[in-house]
Amino acid sequence: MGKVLMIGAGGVATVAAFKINKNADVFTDFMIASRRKEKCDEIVKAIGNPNIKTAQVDADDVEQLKALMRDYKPEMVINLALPYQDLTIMEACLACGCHYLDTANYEPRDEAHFEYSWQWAYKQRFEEAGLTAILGCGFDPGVSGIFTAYAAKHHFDEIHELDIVDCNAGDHHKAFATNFNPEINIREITQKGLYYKDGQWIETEPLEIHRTLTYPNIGPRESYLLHHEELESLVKNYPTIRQARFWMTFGEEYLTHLRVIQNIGMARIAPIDYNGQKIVPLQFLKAVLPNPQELGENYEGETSIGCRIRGVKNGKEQTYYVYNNCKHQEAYKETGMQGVSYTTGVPAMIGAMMFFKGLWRKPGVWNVEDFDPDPFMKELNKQGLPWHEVFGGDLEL
Ligand SMILES: NC(=O)c1ccc[n+]([C@@H]2O[C@H](COP(=O)([O-])OP(=O)(O)OC[C@H]3O[C@@H](n4cnc5c(N)ncnc54)[C@H](O)[C@@H]3O)[C@@H](O)[C@H]2O)c1
Ligand SMILES: N[C@@H](CCCCN[C@@H](CCC(=O)O)C(=O)O)C(=O)O
Repeated sequence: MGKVLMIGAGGVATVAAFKINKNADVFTDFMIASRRKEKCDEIVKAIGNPNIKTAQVDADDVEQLKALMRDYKPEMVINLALPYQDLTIMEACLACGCHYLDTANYEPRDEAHFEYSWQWAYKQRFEEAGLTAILGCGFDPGVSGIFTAYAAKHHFDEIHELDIVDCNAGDHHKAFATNFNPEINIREITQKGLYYKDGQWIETEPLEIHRTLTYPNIGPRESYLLHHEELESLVKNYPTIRQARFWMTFGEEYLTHLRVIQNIGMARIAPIDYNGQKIVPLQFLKAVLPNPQELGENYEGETSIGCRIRGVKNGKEQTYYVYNNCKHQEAYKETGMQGVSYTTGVPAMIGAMMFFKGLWRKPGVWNVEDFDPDPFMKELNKQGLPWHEVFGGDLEL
């Protein structure tokens, strides 16, 4: 039924590969391609299915991507490489008639800045080609948008306030490590904060606003307001929203390391000259930090990500909290990866499954909330990310 090419062979891609392999009734043919073929072969070995094909590709190079797509002829390309490659992969998909899905919006390498405009600009070309592009189908962005769409469809006539809350209460027993690509992660959390209020975007200093929020099965954790890309599409798609914010938990130890990294210039993304060689300090830092793919074995604890929503239903004020908790050890036992990779890779697979089942298929470039959330929500329960709801509770925000 479905021939899929996945690009990238990191932590998120490894989880998606395990899940694609488990859903072989939907994904009949599967190839993994990345910058290093050996990494793809390692995933195939870990899964133990020699029918999965592998290939080498530099996804910064449109011509190489086109050659691979013309040769393998996938129906859909799942982009689990880095946000830098979104546009080259979309270009190649258009040239080769392939549908497209990713989990993070495009970022230029030389500017730590993310917004959807670059990818939304492809809408007309995908429409004219009769191709579907699904943007931001990880957990956040991804499930956070689907939770919001589900709330809007079933529990609210109008959503007024949306708070996306992302807690990782796990302990990997390292002094400092990021849970996904360190370069992308540190660029994200060291940016200025941004939130939406009464039609305006309000900028804050990085991590300036914080609150103690209580997470189910975890307890209170300090949570910091960050800019996160799904806010941009959600306020556009749900115009009744008056306030939209994103919160992420950080421990004291983590923040101390982050402060030192920034103060000594290691978070810089502009190249410096070192002994006649150009190096980017943040890329060098990535090379010495623990590999997020190797954190799983000793990881304890769990993540909790959800949406806290305030609005009205049938003329009455309503609060609603929908969330998933994911245990790092359970993710590790199933896929060899920790919970942050798991919570991203599983939704990427489900998004592709929605496409191949014909449930999320329409020409153009779409965010996940543009599709029916119901079949996706059902699959979350079946594929390892069960969700829970609280009606009428104290949202703390
Ligand atoms: N939406 C979410 O909830 C969410 C959460 C975490 C991560 N993410 C996104 O998931 C993606 C993957 O994250 P990860 O932790 O697996 O990262 P990773 O660094 O472990 O893996 C990235 C993979 O892409 C490959 N790659 C990089 N540049 C390439 C190129 N030019 N050509 C071919 N392959 C290339 C790398 O070799 C690696 O295999 C990132 O885009 C990240 O932003 C999304
Ligand atoms: N889903 C998140 C994943 C990052 C989790 C961030 N929390 C930090 C906190 C670490 C700590 O306080 O020790 C983390 O890296 O897990 C995303 O979209 O970016």
